[in-house]
Amino acid sequence: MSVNKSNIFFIINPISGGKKKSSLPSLIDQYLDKEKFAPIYAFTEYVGHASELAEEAEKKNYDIIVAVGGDGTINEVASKLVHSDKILAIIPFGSGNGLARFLNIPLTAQKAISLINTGKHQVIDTAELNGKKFFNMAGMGFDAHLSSVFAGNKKRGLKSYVELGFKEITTYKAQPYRIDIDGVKYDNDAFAISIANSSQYGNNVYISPKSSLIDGYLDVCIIHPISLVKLPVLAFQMITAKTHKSSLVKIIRGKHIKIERNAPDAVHLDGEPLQLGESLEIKIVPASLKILSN
Ligand SMILES: Nc1ncnc2c1ncn2[C@@H]1O[C@H](COP(=O)(O)OP(=O)(O)OP(=O)(O)O)[C@@H](O)[C@H]1O
Repeated sequence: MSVNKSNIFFIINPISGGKKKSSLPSLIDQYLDKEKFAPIYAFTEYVGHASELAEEAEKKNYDIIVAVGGDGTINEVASKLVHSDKILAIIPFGSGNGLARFLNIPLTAQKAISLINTGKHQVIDTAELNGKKFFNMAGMGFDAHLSSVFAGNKKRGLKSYVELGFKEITTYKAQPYRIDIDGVKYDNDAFAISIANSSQYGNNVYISPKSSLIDGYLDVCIIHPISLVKLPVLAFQMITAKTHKSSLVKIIRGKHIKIERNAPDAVHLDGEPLQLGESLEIKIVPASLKILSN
């Protein structure tokens, strides 16, 4: 490793977003400022590998660790960098790229690499659900169900995600939840509950338009049970970033959230599905991750 230059480690998910990345090291070679940076690359080979690579890299002499992929890859890498002095950078290559879009990181690899050259970064809040970290969005109900079904789907990418969404939405039933947000109780049937750190799921689909990564709060977005005919209205409100004014969604800000469900079920953390029990506990971890942003 170089002593004069910043050491930078690229962790590349070769399957995220359904896009090939074999030429990425040569693109990085071309656009990264080699006067400032000494790059090293690794391609992930399985689920969880990005997390292992990041854990090793965190202990070494790297200044910046780059997640190349979508929100799932970022989650694996960032989980090992919370409260670290290392800076996380992102080259967005996911299906949705929620966190990268929120941070205004360019979606073209060449421009995202050029942003790394500037070294501009900030310290953002992170969050935990039953002790597992998330950075952009966690959720339960329909969005967790969809992530769970999508994970078993052979095809990646936005098109297959949307196709699957249309198929699943016709049969999904709202669930009852008992919710406690900073000591205030709410009993609600919900189609889905999203816990927002940033404002969007990805693809500029906004569930919580007013969310901030630096306010020390999460936004609990309760999507009320909804009829199929009202779904286009909700979809329009999400695309136009108006859900905070919607009668179809209730958004409550909080730091410590407890949710009880009737049975174990799926949740998602940054779009990656996971089966958990009835009781969920979610906390904000303020100002805990250094991240490169625009
Ligand atoms: N070599 C690999 N083979 C199979 N899966 C992998 C490999 N490397 C990483 N993964 C897994 O790929 C999954 C998807 O990654 P990621 O979320 O970054 O992309 P995406 O789902 O296309 O994008 P987004 O989350 O933005 O919608 C992650 O769960 C990650 O652990």
